[in-house]
Amino acid sequence: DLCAGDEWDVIVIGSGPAGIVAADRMSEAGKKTLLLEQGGPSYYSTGGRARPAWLNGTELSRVDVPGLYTSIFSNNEGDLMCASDVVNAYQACTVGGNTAINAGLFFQPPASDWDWYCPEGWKNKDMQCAIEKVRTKQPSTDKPSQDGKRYLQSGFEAAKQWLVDRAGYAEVGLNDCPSSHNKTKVFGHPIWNYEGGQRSGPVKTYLESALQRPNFSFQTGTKVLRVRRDGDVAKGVDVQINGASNTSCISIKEGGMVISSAGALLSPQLLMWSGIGDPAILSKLSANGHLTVTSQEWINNTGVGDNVFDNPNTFIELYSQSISSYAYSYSDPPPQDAQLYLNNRSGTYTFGGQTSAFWDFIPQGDDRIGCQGTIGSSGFRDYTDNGTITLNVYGTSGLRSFGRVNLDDNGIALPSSNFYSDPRDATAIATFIHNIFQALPPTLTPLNVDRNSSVQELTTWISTWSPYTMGNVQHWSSSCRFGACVDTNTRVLGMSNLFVVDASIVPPLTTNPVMGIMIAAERAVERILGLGSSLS
Ligand SMILES: Cc1cc2nc3c(=O)[nH]c(=O)nc-3n(C[C@H](O)[C@H](O)[C@H](O)COP(=O)(O)OP(=O)(O)OC[C@H]3O[C@@H](n4cnc5c(N)ncnc54)[C@H](O)[C@@H]3O)c2cc1C
Repeated sequence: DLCAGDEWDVIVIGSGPAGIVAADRMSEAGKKTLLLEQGGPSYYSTGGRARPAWLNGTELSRVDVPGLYTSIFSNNEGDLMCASDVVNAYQACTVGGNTAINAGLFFQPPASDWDWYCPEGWKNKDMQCAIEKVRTKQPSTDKPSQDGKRYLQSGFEAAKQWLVDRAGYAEVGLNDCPSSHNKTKVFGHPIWNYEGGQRSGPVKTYLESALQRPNFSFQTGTKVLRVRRDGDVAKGVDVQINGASNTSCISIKEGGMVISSAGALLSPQLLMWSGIGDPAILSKLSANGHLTVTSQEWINNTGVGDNVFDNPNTFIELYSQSISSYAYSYSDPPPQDAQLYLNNRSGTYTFGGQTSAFWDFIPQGDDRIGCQGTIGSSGFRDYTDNGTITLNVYGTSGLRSFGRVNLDDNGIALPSSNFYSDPRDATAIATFIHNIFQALPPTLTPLNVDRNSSVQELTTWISTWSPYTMGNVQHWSSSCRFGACVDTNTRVLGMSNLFVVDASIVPPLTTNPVMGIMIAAERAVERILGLGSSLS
């Protein structure tokens, strides 16, 4: 029953953005650090070779080319997505986690996200160092094309005329000061964590620096089944390597630690499989034969998996004669666009298709609800004629409808989102849409909803399921919250040396989550290192 092999100071589970940041900083601090990832390669630099033929002969995999973002929804060449026996949601299981397949949108959360929704030690003033570290280490750009031109701007111009000229939004650099601190009525070009016309992100920055260090090791194809523990002390992890049926164990040193960075769905699952969670769920898991620890050894932590959040999404299809739509192709891009990309890292394939983004807050009593709009380059479903673009409207910070990370009979995470279970959420988002519709120019026509709809009609529309409404965007977060599941050092309640550092600990953010998750991971490492030797 003993764990064999190397003894580590820190084992980090999961190479998503949070796990990579945590592992890099832990190794930088001199800790002997092991990063484990269940998936395989993604970017070309990690060994990823899946790609369409037009990339043959280059040092690019499909992951490196930003314009191939939308093709992930129709084509899983390279097995980047998690299999259905891993998680019941659309998530990536590969080096980089979801940052290897996402759109790369990289927006700094406003100061209010920390000040309003985070505990002491995590307020905006406390986050400044962490923010600066991420901004310094992770490049980003609002002008991804290497020829310095902006592409697909007809949709941007139409949106600007609408939102800036008519609705009173300020056109800003969205991560500049002060718009990085306050996302009230701001509009601008999207910002992505791309570099040199290619996808960047933590795999290209933090992971690269970690890999330079002799005290860091990275192992892919290694799935952690459970954290091994003796009471409240984590001792190591049980792993399954490359799908083999036998398991082995990797141990940590006395005084070492385990950090779960498996993401907002899989960190709760992993904790539950380790006998930490709501006793009702653990009983079911045990009855189905998935628990190796007896009920006497369970740790009662009802915050595990509770109050998970995803942004409710609404697609509004908009048409204008002045707009040229653009749909991306995986295997067959227009030849001139492929050439522009291959020869100059320029043109439409240097970005994921978003042409603008904007935010506002809708007041509700003492609180306020963040709302985001992101405009893409083409129509969707029944509305794909030229001239059509899609506006994604998300509800963000301050929303009050949460779900739960449940486990199915196989013990696999099955999240519920419970959109609009608090009716104020739907009212806020409908008000946001109503406000901007008041300023719609006659030249821009919503196709799937009446521009003259009342707030009540919009509320009903967004909260009735259709292919355009009640959508998940897979920005899962908030499933292991401060105070309920972890303490303010991100340590699992009831454990001495087990931490959760990923989207699970982050509250619903005003912005797309990755930049906020990386900032939170930086802050978490500062807090964990601050604990010194008081771990065990
Ligand atoms: C289609 C899509 C588009 C998105 N677009 C954007 C965007 O443009 N901008 C943005 O900010 N956000 C976007 N997101 C969301 C964002 O990518 C995620 O919120 C973020 O990556 C979560 O980070 P994380 O570190 O919590 O974990 P994840 O990125 O989920 O990574 C977790 C990693 O842990 C591994 N893992 C899990 N369990 C185990 C285990 N037991 N053993 C070993 N390894 C394990 C997984 O395989 C995975 O690689 C998008 C998400 C999706 C799905």
